[in-house]
Amino acid sequence: MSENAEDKAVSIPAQSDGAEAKSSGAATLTKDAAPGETLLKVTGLQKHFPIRKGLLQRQVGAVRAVDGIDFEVKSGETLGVVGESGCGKSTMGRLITRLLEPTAGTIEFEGKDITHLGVGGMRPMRRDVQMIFQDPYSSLNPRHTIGTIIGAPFRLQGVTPEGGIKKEVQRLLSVVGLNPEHYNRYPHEFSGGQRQRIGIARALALNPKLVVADEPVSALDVSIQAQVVNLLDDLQQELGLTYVIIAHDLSVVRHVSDRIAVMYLGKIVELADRESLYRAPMHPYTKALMSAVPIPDPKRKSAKSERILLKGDVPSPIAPPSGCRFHTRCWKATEICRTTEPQLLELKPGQRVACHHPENFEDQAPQDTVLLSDAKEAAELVPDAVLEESAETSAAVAAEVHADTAEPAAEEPSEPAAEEATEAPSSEAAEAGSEEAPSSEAAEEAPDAAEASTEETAEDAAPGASDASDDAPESGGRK
Ligand SMILES: Nc1ncnc2c1ncn2[C@@H]1O[C@H](COP(=O)(O)OP(=O)(O)OP(=O)(O)O)[C@@H](O)[C@H]1O
Repeated sequence: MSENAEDKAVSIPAQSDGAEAKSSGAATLTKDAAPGETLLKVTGLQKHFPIRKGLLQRQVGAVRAVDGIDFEVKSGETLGVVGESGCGKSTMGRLITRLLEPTAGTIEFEGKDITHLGVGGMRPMRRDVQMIFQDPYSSLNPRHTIGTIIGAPFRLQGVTPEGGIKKEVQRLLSVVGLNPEHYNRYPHEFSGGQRQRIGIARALALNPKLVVADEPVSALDVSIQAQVVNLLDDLQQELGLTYVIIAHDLSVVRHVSDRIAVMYLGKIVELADRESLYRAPMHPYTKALMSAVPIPDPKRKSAKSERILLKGDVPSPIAPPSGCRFHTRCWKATEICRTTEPQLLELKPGQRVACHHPENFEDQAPQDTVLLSDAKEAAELVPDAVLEESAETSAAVAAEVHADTAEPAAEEPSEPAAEEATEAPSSEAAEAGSEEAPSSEAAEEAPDAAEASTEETAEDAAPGASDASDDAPESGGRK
């Protein structure tokens, strides 16, 4: 994490608050976690989305998006969560922010069980837990000014900041590096990076303790990614925030995370502090993810055997493979992997892994030596050309993330509209649109969650991907 936060005049004053008084009878959090204490504890967390068919809408199966995960987040730390698309990262993020109702398991925030709190019970807690969404194009309502968007949390919570909402919104704009005079402008007048700053300002409005950022920079150009990551980093240091940052690969989270959880098909397969994970990844899947985004390190560059490209897609979470879920794509898989699910065990201090045949550690099932027939076909070496391209991106982010020379956002280079438009894949826009309006199944199953989502975010969310695609900035440059 960068150390240049001291220069920045970032501070959020205590709020004068009417919300807690109003919500008598609702859960009120009184205990503040000191740095290093457990802020969030998740145990056996599951989310199974029902699959219904026929006129009677009978349940015929379930998408096991999150299928029994345990982890803790300590106050003041950044937990990175990585894994390929579809492995349940976003669902996990929405569960811990209680935008979705869990199927099983518990979520404790500051020692309080919040697993099944309803909308009323969650209201005071919503101040403490905020989410930053992936797509800055569709997560802001194009019909609202940014003043309205960033001020919405105050109105929803009935909070009146000192000096009024407008003054506080303008202060938040300058905190995230935007011009406070742009209070009355609309989202389409801003570039992607600027819009993500608006999303961050909205998330910070109520002075949260935990911020869950779901792929906060993946829709942005690489150079802008580093600026937004730096901003999150500086804000964390100034405001003592705790982050859960979700990403599909390690290129961004590895620079900002204290610990990293690697997810595969609804499970955490490895959870370790950053240093241990990079020095000696233990799960073959972690190793594959790391080699997909090579570290610009000459020692590793020459090690061809480290360059692993997994074949095939993540299997369906409707019917995940037996035993170890990764066994169908693992080059080390043996019979025990097919039949017996490995538990997430702390094999080294601070490093938990769920694998029978871990890397960089003694074999947990040494008697089982015969590879499954698919194992030899499971992965291949990555051609050097692909690696080089990937290393360039990775190096560019690395160079900027740690550069103390991070320019103030007002100097952020222009982002041409055309470039911006191509950076936001339509599927992401569609997802972000549906984010605020979960599928009818999900909404049916978790009315509280759907309502909560609506309450907090839909007001300022674009109705869908089509709106987002209309949002090409009129002028890509900063206003
Ligand atoms: N509302 C829903 N109804 C049914 N299935 C869902 C719903 N939301 C997510 N899923 C499914 O759950 C699985 C996990 O999805 P999730 O979005 O959490 O994964 P992810 O790792 O965040 O992937 P991505 O990076 O693509 O968002 C996927 O198979 C997805 O199709």
